[in-house]
Amino acid sequence: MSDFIFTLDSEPEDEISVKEPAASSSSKKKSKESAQVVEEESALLDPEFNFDVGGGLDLTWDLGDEQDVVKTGSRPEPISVDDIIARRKVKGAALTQKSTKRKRGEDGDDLEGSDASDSEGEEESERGDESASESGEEEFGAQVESDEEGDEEDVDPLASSDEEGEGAGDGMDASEVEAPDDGEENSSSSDSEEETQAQKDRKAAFFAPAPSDAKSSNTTSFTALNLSRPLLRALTQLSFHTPTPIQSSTIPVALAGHDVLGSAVTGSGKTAAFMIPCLERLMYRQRGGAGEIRVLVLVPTRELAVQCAEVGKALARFMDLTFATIVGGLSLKVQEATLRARPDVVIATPGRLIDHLRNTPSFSLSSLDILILDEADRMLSDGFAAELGEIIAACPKARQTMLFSATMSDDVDQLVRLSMNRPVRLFVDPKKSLASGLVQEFVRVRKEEEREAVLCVLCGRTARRATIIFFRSKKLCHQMRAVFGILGMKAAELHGDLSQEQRLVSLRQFKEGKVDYLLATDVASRGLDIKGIETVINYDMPGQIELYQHRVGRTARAGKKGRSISLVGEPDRKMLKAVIKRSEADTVRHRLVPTESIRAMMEKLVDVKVEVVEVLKEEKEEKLIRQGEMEIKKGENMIEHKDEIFSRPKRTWFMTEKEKEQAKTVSKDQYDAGFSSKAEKEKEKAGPTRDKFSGLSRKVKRRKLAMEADEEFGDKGAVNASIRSAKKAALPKKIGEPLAPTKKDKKRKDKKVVKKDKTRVGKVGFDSELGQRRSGGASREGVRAKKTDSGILGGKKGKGGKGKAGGGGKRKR
Ligand SMILES: Nc1ncnc2c1ncn2[C@@H]1O[C@H](COP(=O)(O)OP(=O)(O)OP(=O)(O)O)[C@@H](O)[C@H]1O
Repeated sequence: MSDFIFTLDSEPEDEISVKEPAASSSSKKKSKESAQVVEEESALLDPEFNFDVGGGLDLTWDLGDEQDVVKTGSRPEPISVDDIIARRKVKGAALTQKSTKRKRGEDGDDLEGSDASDSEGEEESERGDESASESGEEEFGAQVESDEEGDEEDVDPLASSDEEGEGAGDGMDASEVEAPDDGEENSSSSDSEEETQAQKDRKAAFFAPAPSDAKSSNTTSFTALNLSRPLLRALTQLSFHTPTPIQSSTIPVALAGHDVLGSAVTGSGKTAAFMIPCLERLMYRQRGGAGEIRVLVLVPTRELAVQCAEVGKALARFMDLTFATIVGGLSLKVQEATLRARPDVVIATPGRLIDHLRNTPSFSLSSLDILILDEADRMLSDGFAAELGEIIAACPKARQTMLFSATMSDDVDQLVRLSMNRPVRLFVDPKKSLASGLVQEFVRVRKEEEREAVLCVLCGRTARRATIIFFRSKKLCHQMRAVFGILGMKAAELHGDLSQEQRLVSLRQFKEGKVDYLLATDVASRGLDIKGIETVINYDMPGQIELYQHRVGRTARAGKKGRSISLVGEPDRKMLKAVIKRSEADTVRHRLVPTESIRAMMEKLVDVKVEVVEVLKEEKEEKLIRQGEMEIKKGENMIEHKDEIFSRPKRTWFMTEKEKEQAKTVSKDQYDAGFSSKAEKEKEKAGPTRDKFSGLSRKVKRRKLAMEADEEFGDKGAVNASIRSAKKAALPKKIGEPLAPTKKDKKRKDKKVVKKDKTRVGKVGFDSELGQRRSGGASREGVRAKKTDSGILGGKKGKGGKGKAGGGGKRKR
């Protein structure tokens, strides 16, 4: 792994060790250089913007009024893994207690004594049991402690190497870290230069140049952006004093009604950048009469929709605007009622929005003024293509469209289907792909079987709180959640197998610090803005660099510091290289995890895994029971409310369950393809899918089939074989000439010949020339031609022959 970075980490393990990345003169120079190469229209945007770090919006992740309407009917009551673990511990404790008693009884203690000793013993054993029952927690706690202590002691070899590392560190930093050297910079810039002139022209025709006011990044206050008082008040309350570069560039352009394609690093305030101009424009909407839906914000995940709505509501707190969050997993009925009241702003995920477009009478998007796609590159991806197409078709053509993402591409092909009207491209420092406050650490995983242990050691020693851990699959995420539970680490999970209520509860628990870890799949990788996240751990490297940017972008937001730790195994090399290429050298570290700690943890995990299997088994059984109960309840409801249920108008679905399942498989495959695809590997292992007869001639194939049949039927096969050979013998012998054709056949043949010749007439000159050139006179073509020619030239039969004879003759010449 020679391409690994050997920047040794010398930060203490037991405190959050994210220090401000040293703003070395080289990095400053680099960022200045990169500022010079930004696109012309965004050249004046200030990439070095400093946030008012104290400010910001504290999201509650509260469903508010919607909480009681969370759909619970379609899924059984959630089961908590923690409850199962706790229950098993109690059970285990009781069993230990019983066996102790039995043992004592067997030992034949006298009653009194035994009583006394029992009670004592009970207390003791209780204590013992307690410690046994909490052994997971305590042990792990102790392990952490000892790890820490060990750390301090162990530090010696490590620290010395760290020290050495540090000693050499600065020098090493420069020499060993694969910093994007000039060559690479050039190559990456030449990548963009590789754009053909035609592509450049296309872009020039598609995008409008940014108006001059969009370029002024030196807007130091929102007041200078001509916003109305209620908005300014809200901004002040949120402690948003200075607009971020993406905000100061977007707001004037969006207020002027232009379409916008915006991009800036994660955590740079893009939500407010599109929300502020929308709200400002809504201030001047026509009042009175029934309201209209004016703004639609489309986002890829439900959590993001809830978050976006919270930002919108916070900014509009002094305005009389109404919002609706339309996402799956929440009550359809309540959403229908909300939509009937025609809210000003709808924030939705595509699937549920389409459901309402189809099934909620009186809901339409015909009055829409502004359409926004947040995380637009994701929304434009194949997974959402069909849904997006249907939504765009339902929106009026004369609308304003705005697209935002930290990983936005300006690929015109992707954008044309949105029928945007000469959008303005506002990219803040496109060369910078990660937040400046982010330190990226990489841990080498030497053997795959160590991965879990490495994670647990890291969480015990280094990342002890406010940590998001990303996994590539829901199953793995859930399994590790159980491991964390057994080890006594407080964790919540967030992935698609949970109900919407569970997902939001997990987020709230994490945000409120009730749990230290949020174990998540990529459903949490985009857009989520949770204050105070200190560490993001990539249990496995994501398949695409964009996904990496979004994942690690959950920390170091709004000018704050943060750290990412990625576990890198052999297959992740390529991704690691790509990440390093895009990073500034002084933000990259190689973290060492002591081998002894990993080994100890691996031993511990052997027992833990046995317990995990039991816990998951119990969970599954409980799930089945609850599912059964729910089905019974459903059946009862059907009987009781049959008339009402069948009188409801039939809903139409954008996708049937089967289609949904298919789409899910497609996106899963696409997602997996990003990783070193498991499916591909399996396919490779399986080898090419060849029929056992493929490549054989028909004759051989028939013979093989016959032999197989013979084998199968034994003697009967031999009889069949003789029948077959008898039949074959009875066939008329081939004499090289076709049998004398019937009258009908002749007519048909003549017609065919005429037809064939007709098609050739036009090509005659060319064909003959080609034929002559190829054959030099007496050609193969001549041989073939003889048959037809005899029909045509010889004028054996058919009137048409005469007419065509000239053509044929011509060809022969
Ligand atoms: N002008 C501002 N001043 C101070 N803080 C701000 C300002 N604008 C936004 N913020 C804060 O910055 C944080 C990040 O904002 P936001 O979630 O909009 O980022 P983003 O660019 O959309 O990130 P992502 O690409 O991850 O979706 C939020 O906590 C928000 O409250």
